[in-house]
Amino acid sequence: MDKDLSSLWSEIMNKLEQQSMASVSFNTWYKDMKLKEIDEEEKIFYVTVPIEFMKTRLTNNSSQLRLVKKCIQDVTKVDYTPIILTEDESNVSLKKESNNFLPKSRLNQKYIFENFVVGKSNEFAHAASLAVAESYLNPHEAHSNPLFIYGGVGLGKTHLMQAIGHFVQSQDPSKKVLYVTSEQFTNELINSIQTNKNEAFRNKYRRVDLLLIDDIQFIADKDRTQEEFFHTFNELHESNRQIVLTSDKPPKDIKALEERLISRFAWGLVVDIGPPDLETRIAILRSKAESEGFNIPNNVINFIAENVKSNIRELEGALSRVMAYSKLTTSEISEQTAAIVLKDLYNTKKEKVINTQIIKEVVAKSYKVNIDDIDSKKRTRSIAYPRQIAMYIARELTDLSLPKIGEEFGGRDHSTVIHAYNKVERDMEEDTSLKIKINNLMREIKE
Ligand SMILES: Nc1ncnc2c1ncn2[C@@H]1O[C@H](COP(=O)(O)OP(=O)(O)OP(=O)(O)O)[C@@H](O)[C@H]1O
Repeated sequence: MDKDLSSLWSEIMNKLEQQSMASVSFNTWYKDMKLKEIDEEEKIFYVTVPIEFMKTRLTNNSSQLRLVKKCIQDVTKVDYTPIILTEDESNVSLKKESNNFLPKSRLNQKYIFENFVVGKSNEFAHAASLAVAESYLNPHEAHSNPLFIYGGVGLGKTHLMQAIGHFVQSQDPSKKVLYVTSEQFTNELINSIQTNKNEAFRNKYRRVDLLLIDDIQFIADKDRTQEEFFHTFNELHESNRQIVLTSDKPPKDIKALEERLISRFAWGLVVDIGPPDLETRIAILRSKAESEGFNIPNNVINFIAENVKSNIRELEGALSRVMAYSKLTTSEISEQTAAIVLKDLYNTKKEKVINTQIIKEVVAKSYKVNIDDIDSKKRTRSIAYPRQIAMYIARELTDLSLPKIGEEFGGRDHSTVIHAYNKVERDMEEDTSLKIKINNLMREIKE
């Protein structure tokens, strides 16, 4: 890569790092991306990743791909489309082959009901989606319209929404199914206005049988898009065609969304998806590992599921990293290797339970006093001060209430604990060496 391209790419990567939701997601998904080539004619950024899993994840994840596109756009001020390839694929002539890499359908082939693991957090959303898909195909059955699925990042909203699309399409291929993100909807609308093709835009959206719009919350604040969507919605709804929407929050909580849209979104069925519990996380990991043809020991699956709790995308990311590591290093997958791979990304160390006994031991040893003296009634400074420090640390490092701390330090009153805490805090502000000493004690207690 010439120097200009390489500095351009580092600028884009810096942006990505700043804008990723968490350093975890940057390290997992974006860090290893490299710019291969820019096609100025087609306005394409060819980006490579080391392994197939990463390509599949990035290509199929609309919000991740959107973020890459946005960062490219922020830096270059040009509306390039990123295309993700594995390094092997990128070694063939890109221009000639490029069409093969463009997505043929807007539905991700993996987002089907069969691949969706049902647990407590998503069973209602799953049942509602399946019911909508089935009842929509049956002209005699009433179907909830629209179906509105909401929930936090990476919990399976897009997957369920597209599963409805696949189901309908596979049962009745004559049905026109359209999946778009609300951003694509907005961009197409803007383009159609600029090029005087508003009629074509309307025809496209108002002719579909099943309209799936992802992340509808992004149309809030955009008056023209809301207006256009309102008419599209009405037309489809009146002619009994199905609409499915997803969002990160329920309709009434989407700020700057017009009241008439809020009320329409709630006409049908509003369902939420929550974070998966441990059993569901384990089941999802098993199913993903199986589908990738990996045999992963149960203790490793449990280890990942216990440490990655935030969402399913992160869970998949963690699993992909572990699988990639074992593939690249041809090493066995064990709990130890999983811990090494995930160490920097997740706080995989088990939290130590801190109690007042440990605190007293460490403080007494450091101040060379007898541990029993800490609880005693003795008031000489050489004993009273370490006691106050121990109470300060107890308040900092445990969840115990003030009365409970008093009780554990020789049955003292809670006001004595507050006094000790305030005094030590003040002293630490004035005396840096004391502050360092107490911080070191706390570190020792936590280890
Ligand atoms: N219950 C599940 N079973 C199997 N895979 C799941 C499940 N839920 C989510 N996933 C997977 O987790 C990943 C993230 O899901 P998805 O993209 O649908 O989340 P989302 O809620 O739409 O996130 P965002 O709000 O960021 O768009 C996908 O790869 C999806 O296949």
